[in-house]
Amino acid sequence: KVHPDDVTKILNCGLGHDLMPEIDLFYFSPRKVEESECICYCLMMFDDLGMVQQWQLKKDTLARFLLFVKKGYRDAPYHNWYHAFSVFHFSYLVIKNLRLVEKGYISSLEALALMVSCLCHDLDHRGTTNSFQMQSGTELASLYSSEGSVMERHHLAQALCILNTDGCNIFDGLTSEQYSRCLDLIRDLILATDLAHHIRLVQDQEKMATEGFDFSNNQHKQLLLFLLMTCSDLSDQTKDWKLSRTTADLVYQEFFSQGDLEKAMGNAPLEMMDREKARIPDLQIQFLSHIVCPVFKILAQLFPEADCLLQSTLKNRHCWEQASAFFARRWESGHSSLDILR
Ligand SMILES: COc1ccc(Cl)c(-c2nnc3c(C)nc4ccc(C(=O)NCC(C)C)cc4n23)c1
Ligand SMILES: [Mg+2]
Ligand SMILES: [Zn+2]
Repeated sequence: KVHPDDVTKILNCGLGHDLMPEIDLFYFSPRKVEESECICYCLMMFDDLGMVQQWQLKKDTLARFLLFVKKGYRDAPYHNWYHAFSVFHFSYLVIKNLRLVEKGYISSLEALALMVSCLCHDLDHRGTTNSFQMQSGTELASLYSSEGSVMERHHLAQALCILNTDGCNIFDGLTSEQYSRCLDLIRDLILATDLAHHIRLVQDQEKMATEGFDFSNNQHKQLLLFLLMTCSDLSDQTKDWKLSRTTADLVYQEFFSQGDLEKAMGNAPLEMMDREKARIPDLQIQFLSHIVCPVFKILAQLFPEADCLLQSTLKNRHCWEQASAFFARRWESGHSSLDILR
């Protein structure tokens, strides 16, 4: 599936190529990077954080691994390679800008596992939810439904499969102890991207932020790693309004397609999946209020330099409130299309 000359092409762009200016700033949108250059940027971000050197990552192995990961994503409207690349880029941003390793919040092995987990966290996503897998009895549900987090277990399985592919084991420079620690981390971090898992933990994360991070408390260190995964997964909401709105559009394309499927199967979809009933601005105000802003509030409490991220999510919520008020007026007068947001 990946040809040797694909690998050499990547290596020619190599690490010497300097990063796009501003790629290490919070407001940079990774979706601006040309698709053909993404993998090269992944290589450079690993190198920029000193990981290639520290973990003896072989460039051709890393290039081959990245090509397999990129090919491992389907072209779903939202859950595609660009989502994975964006989530990866955000993990690079927080590691670099919050100086997480230098300040001792996470180890350099945890930083490596975090970035690799972000890249792999939605591998082979079909644009449908865990509950859709269970309700329609997909093959993934039959494989994983007994343990829950059906999609996340599949993403993890896909990641391990790539790591076990010839010439793709980027961790072969690690000691066996580091290797097993790294795989345990990747397992926990990918499973932590199930929002249901996050919702179970968020109160503990809030408590950790108000009490203050305890560097000797391993539970705090684990809660922080999970928080960083969720922040990365939601990072489009920390960018400008245009990107945040476009992302919502793509997410609802997936949700509404699932809703259409559920109707065709005779199951009533959730309102947020039903293109006849969903009111996107109101749904986004709820999603930002209940999930996104609280997560970046916790991050900003732990890292004051991350306050700009919280402010962006609050600004995007405000934009949805404006949109909602506008639509309320239009709905009253009988219009109902989103095209004003174009
Ligand atoms: C962090 O993990 C995930 C997993 C899957 C998705 Cl799609 C997202 C995600 N990424 N961007 C969005 C946007 C813009 N809107 C969303 C609206 C609702 C939901 C949702 O899952 N609601 C039900 C739940 C709260 C019980 C997710 C949304 N979302 C994040
Ligand atoms: Mg996911
Ligand atoms: Zn994701």
